[in-house]
Amino acid sequence: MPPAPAADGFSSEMYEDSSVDATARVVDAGSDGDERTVEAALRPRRLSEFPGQPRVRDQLALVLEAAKRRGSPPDHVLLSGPPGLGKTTLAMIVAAELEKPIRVTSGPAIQHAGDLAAVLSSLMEGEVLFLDEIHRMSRAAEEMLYLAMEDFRVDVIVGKGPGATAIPLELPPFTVVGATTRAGLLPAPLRDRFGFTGHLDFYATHDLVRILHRSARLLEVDADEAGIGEIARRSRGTPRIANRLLRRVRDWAQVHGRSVVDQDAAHAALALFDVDDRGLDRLDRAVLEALCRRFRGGPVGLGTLAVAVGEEAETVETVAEPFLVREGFMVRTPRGRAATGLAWQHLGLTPPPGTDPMLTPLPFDGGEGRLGS
Ligand SMILES: Nc1ncnc2c1ncn2[C@@H]1O[C@H](COP(=O)(O)OP(=O)(O)OP(=O)(O)O)[C@@H](O)[C@H]1O
Repeated sequence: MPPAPAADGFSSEMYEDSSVDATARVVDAGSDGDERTVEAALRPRRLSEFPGQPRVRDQLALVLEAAKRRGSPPDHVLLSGPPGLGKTTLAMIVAAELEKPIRVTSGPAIQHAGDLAAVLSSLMEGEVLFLDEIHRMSRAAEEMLYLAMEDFRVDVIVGKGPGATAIPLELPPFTVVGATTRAGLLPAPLRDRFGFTGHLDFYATHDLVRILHRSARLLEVDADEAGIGEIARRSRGTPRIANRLLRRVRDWAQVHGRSVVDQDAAHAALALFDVDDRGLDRLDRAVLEALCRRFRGGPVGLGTLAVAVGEEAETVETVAEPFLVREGFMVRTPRGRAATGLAWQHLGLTPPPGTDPMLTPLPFDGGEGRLGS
């Protein structure tokens, strides 16, 4: 197994990906070790191995191919979408396709313009700079980034107060890949510096099936079609969750002396881990329960809802809400979040009389086709 990249987004480091063997196997199938190491080993390494997100994949393939033919770095790339859909994976793939090294850092790690200047001034020509959680950078760093992205230049400030001088420093051309779960928080001038923006959407069940088959092979887990299908349907359209559930079902099968991850094993393990038949987890259900039981279906403000479930508003907004809205359990109204008829139905509750007739149950087609593009 090649050394697993430590680059999962929270420190500034080099990740030479192009030499990584795409068939890398996770040898220790019996234990997860560090979950992030396992996650990294399961990442596809090339666009051609990346299932799902067909539009973003095709658009990115074109942008990268054109840049390679011109022999110059591509436009800066912004990737947005809920957690676990493959933004980091695609950033690594951009570098691998360009056969360039990637430097990984994140918004929270760049609180001062000087932090960013240090990273920028050490970039090599054509290098990919991956900025995860780019919406969490400080304003001063954002301003430095605009200039660097547009003019490949940073102004290094020497001295303090009235005597301070800005010394311009030329940078070699490079490509920023920014990732965000909250594209709406990016100031327009920063958003405009990205020549290509890809929005990642939840995956269709059949794409998750492909991802799970590949992960099972890499983890050396024997899994049948029904077992994989069950896990895929309950993975909230999210590869990270699919891979995690596969590992939990594998654990269950191993402990219960089953040699194959089948539908039985999937049912038992997912029940144990509180993943219901629509893939809703504890937080999703807590949000719906609070909406229906405490706020009579809403609408209720995000902050109030978050307090009711004991979570940060950002967690509710970026982790639970996109899936619940996408699947028709919840709607966002100008007056706050509201439960739909489907939410009441799913919890086995009856909506109070007078509930907005617009919030009637949506048809459910069994999970296939409601997700993904
Ligand atoms: N298209 C895909 N095919 C196969 N596996 C995938 C795919 N997308 C994501 N994964 C798997 O899901 C895990 C999470 O993906 P990744 O870290 O790229 O998501 P992310 O969008 O960057 O999440 P976050 O916003 O939390 O940083 C990866 O380790 C990878 O194993």
